[in-house]
Amino acid sequence: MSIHIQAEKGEIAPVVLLPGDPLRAKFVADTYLEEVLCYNRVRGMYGFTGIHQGVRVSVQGSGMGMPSMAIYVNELIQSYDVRCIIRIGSCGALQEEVEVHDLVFAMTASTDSVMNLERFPLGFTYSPAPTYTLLERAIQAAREEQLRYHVGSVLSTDSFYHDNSDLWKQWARFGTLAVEMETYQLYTLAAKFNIETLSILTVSDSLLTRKELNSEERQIGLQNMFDVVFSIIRS
Ligand SMILES: Nc1nc(Cl)c2ncn([C@@H]3O[C@H](CO)[C@@H](O)[C@H]3O)c2n1
Repeated sequence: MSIHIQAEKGEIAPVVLLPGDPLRAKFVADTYLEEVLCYNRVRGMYGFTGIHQGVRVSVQGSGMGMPSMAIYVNELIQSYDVRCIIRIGSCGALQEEVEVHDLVFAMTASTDSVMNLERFPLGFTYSPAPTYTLLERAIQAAREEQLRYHVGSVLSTDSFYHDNSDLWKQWARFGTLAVEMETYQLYTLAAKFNIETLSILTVSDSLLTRKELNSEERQIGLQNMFDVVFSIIRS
């Protein structure tokens, strides 16, 4: 047991898929896993372990934002010996060529969060990166399935609502593909504990066109992301 996860040691697989939404974790478990064990219900942040085509994998909600996600990532790694965490999330497009329904594989992340200031003093900007082999396998899967995907940097922000609604334009000017709220800290913690990681994101909205997926479209639109992540799991 850890403070926020009620699982017994051994109930969580070495590979964990991490959506922000715990109901998406339930959807993934119901749809892709067999012999499913629900190992966590604390605070409604469901966690499940099951078998996908012979491979044991877990899927766990992280909540929205880096503080919440960091609680679960720290406990998954330190209390349950998790060795690979793949974020399966959503993001908002910041570039014209990044369209709703597309996939984004985060090659790095920028942030406006102060969480890393206790690790790296002001002026020391840490640039986190995913595990190259996972990124390579995600790109290969997307190419094989002829999916629209983009590889580049994302912005992990602490705020969904900003007073300055044009703030994102500066990040876009420097090539940031999309905005979300977890990747920067996930990659930092994966590097700290030397585990594998990757963020695979579905574009759910665009800050340029203001187009956004409704909740039903989000569910359907996530299929491509699930296809890619389970292709990685099987490989
Ligand atoms: N700031 C922000 N902005 C936009 Cl346009 C987003 N589109 C999806 N997300 C993700 O979805 C949740 C917010 O709806 C967060 O977990 C975040 O990672 C977004 N987060």
